[in-house]
Amino acid sequence: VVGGEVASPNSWPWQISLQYLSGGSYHHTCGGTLVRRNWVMTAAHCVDTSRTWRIVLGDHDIYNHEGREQYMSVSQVVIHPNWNRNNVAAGYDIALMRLSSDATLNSYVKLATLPPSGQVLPHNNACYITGWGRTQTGGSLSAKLKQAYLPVVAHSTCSRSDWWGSTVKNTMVCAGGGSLSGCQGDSGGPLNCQVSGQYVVHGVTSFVSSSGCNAYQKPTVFTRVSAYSSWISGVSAII
Ligand SMILES: C[C@H](NC(=O)[C@H](CCCC[NH3+])NC(=O)C(F)(F)F)C(=O)Nc1ccc(C(F)(F)F)cc1
Repeated sequence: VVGGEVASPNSWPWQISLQYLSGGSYHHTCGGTLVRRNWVMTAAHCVDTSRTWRIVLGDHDIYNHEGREQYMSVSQVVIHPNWNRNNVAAGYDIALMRLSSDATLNSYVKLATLPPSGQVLPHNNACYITGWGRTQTGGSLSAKLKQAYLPVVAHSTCSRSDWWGSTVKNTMVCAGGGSLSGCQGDSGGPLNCQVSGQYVVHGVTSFVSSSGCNAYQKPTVFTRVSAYSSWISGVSAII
């Protein structure tokens, strides 16, 4: 997250850290959202390589054990069938990860609220991006969870030729576009939007400009969760 501020600990209790095992220790690579007690939603581009994963719930400082963390292993990775890693612009940058056991829900770990199918938020709707991603283009990860205010940018604006043009699809949400943005390491995490006084996860952090995280008129682009409601329900059905 470029700009914004360190979040109050556990104030986004559905935010998870997706980590992979390398050289005997785990490393943060992406964010994610707890959507069922045993299902986490993330970006397909985070998990389209075969690795040993762990998911950390209730985290704040990813480099220090603070006692509220739950460390979960992953039993299944379900990537959207239409995801093409060579074409992030096509969309479908969404995946679900089944946890080997149920999360314990408490004040530090809660399920996210997802939007109704098809809901598209209006221009300037208040949203926050959260994550442990780089704090500057080419910078390092943030030790502590950050948040930044990224209002929705309507598709009509975001798809202008001097903005993202045809790279952005209607199955995506644009947000920000000024000096605040997501950045590498925020991928897969939530776009938390205020709807009727409640935070609803409307986006999965997907991409930023390759010329810089907070590039001018290149808002952060998210997979639009409400475009994938039936896929999410179908995969994560209680059955
Ligand atoms: C460096 C930058 N990285 C990203 O945007 C990566 C996802 C990359 C997926 C494709 N390998 N995502 C992020 O950094 C995120 F944290 F913002 F989500 C990037 O590659 N951006 C980018 C690449 C291609 C396209 C386009 F679709 F136009 F081909 C748009 C943006």
